[in-house]
Amino acid sequence: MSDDKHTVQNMESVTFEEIQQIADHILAKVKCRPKLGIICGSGLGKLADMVEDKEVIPYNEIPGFPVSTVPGHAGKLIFGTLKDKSVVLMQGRVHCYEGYSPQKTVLPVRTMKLMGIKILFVTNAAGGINRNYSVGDMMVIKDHLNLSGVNPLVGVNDERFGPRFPPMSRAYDSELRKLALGIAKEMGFADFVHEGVYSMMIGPNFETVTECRLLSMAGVDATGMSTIPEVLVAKHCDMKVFGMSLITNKVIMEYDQETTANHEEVLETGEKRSKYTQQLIAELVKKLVI
Ligand SMILES: O=P(O)(O)O[C@@H]1C[C@H](O)[C@@H](CO)O1
Ligand code: HPA
Repeated sequence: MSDDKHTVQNMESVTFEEIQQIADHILAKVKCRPKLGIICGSGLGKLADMVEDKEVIPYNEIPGFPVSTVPGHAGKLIFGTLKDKSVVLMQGRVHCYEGYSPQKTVLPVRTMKLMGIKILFVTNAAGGINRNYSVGDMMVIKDHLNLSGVNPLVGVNDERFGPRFPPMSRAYDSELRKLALGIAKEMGFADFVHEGVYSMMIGPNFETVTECRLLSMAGVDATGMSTIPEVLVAKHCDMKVFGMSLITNKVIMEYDQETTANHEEVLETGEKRSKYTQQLIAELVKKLVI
């Protein structure tokens, strides 16, 4: 009886062996052997322009790899050198709201782990809940609130990835956060780089006014529709994590407000402000000890 339940619950899960196969397939195609992985959120994929000696694999050429379906997510795996460090960059991610199971959504992160990645940078576009944040600001993530209703760690646990009950109280590495905030100061970005709490709802709709007010009361500074599943599995398999949000819009906090959140504004802000995110990430990579 309980076996049947497990089968149903894990129908869309992906085994360690399947992920190993995907990792081996990718490594057979590239020369680069990075220890740092970077996931680029909505409109943040231009970081790829700074990568040298690129080796590019589109997601749809990797058997079993989930393919991005959302504008602003190119869907390419980019290996190369950033500030003299070997990196693999995901130019675009997939989200649970696209219809992928939580386990499939995080397959790229587990694939990175089996390719030898030790440190993961996650970036995203997010709506500003904190009223002191302006559109175009950046936020170093210090913690998260998972309101998505999904967790890729649900199901049979494979100890080869990590333990059944991983702690999540220090998910976002404190040294990397300090380093990033110090770099922001040095670069003259201090006025628009904050440190705060990110939350995720599953989407794809933008939040209601009441939801945003609740997030504000809960101490959330910025909200989005991604990142948390990736961080959960990255920590589960013992990666160091650094997270950064670009505040692409202010969330709607007033019931009678006529303007609404929209993906076009998210991409437009990405277009205008992602250069600062790129510069900060590049400087952080430069100073990173791997
Ligand atoms: O992939 P991220 O989290 O950067 O994308 C955000 C959340 C939605 O996918 C989209 C909404 O505009 O941007
Ligand atoms: N809400 C959720 N996700 C987002 C937002 C938002 O306001 N902006 C960018 N991604």
